[in-house]
Amino acid sequence: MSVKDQSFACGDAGENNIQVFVRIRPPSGDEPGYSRVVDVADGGTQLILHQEPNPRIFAFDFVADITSTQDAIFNRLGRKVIENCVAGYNGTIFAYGQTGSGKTFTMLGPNEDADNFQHELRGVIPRSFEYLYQLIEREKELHGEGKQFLCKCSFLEIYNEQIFDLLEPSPTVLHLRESLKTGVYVAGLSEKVVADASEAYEVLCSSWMNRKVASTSMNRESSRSHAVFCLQIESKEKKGSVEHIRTSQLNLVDLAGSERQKDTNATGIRLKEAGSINKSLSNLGNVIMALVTVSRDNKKRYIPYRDSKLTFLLRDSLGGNSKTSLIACIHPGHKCFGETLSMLQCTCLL
Ligand SMILES: Nc1ncnc2c1ncn2[C@@H]1O[C@H](COP(=O)(O)OP(=O)(O)OP(=O)(O)O)[C@@H](O)[C@H]1O
Repeated sequence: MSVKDQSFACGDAGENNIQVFVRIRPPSGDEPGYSRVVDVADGGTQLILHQEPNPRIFAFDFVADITSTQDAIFNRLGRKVIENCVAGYNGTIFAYGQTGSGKTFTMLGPNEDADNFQHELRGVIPRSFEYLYQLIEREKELHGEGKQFLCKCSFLEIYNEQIFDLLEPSPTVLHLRESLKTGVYVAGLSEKVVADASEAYEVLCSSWMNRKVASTSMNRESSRSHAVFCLQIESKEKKGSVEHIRTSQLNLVDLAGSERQKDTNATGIRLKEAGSINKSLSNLGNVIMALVTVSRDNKKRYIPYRDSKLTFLLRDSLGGNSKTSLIACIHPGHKCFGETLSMLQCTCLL
């Protein structure tokens, strides 16, 4: 993405390994006095935020307006990441935004029902599964018995900087470990082998329900945690007598809502949640910004992965040959102006 002459430009890591998108959700239709404060310009690469005396203009890799379809969003956000994963490199897709801005709609779809898998409104995650297994089938057809794939998934949430298993839910806090062989991993996290896209989707849906149940029983809002679904893709290819094994990881992340503390009047446990979310989101921003700088300037730089559980967990999936897509979801209405401005400013630091 080229940096243009307006106030802010976002995204891009030179070779497009990090891409930043914005999606404007439609208003809900029952919002009294609704007035729209954002517009898309320049063929979808600029977002205009209307304010007095002058509008502010932000540039992104792509801005999807309210009429954008789920299919179009996946094509922009997901295709390259999935193709890269099948080629043996890691990939991560994040959805970011305030509560109700459309993160879950974008990632999962309008509901977390397993029947949604074939629904035209299904989101980035089911579409990623479909495309991934489609590419795997294509590879298998090309190489016959000579190439085999094994996919395993895990699903966890990070709440107040504590990691919980969502596949086999329990109140036990899990810990991050590091090994020379496998890099960063979560000790004791369960995994399931998933043979095809619909199986992966079924696992996701049942675990998503676990997330809701766990949040109710432990008095925490599910939207106040980061949900990280990981698919590990292992391919074995025989070339003569030598077997080549490649492993890559696809991370699909529904980030916790980014509410500004002063807008929520939060106290007690909710204030602690908000502080923890803000810290980890700002750390994610710092990591991505550092990676963009490294890639652009081709210089070594300290990357603060260890400053939060989320970035340390994803350390081996961000940077290098990995592909990362981040989609910032926003509401178009004037009531969300403050939140939208703060989101755009944060995202534009990336
Ligand atoms: N692009 C869209 N088109 C149609 N409806 C949408 C869209 N985006 C969001 N919605 C609807 O808006 C509501 C809130 O969206 P959603 O639950 O995805 O927000 P969220 O950001 O995930 O919120 P939370 O942080 O609370 O989980 C839902 O009813 C969803 O179906």
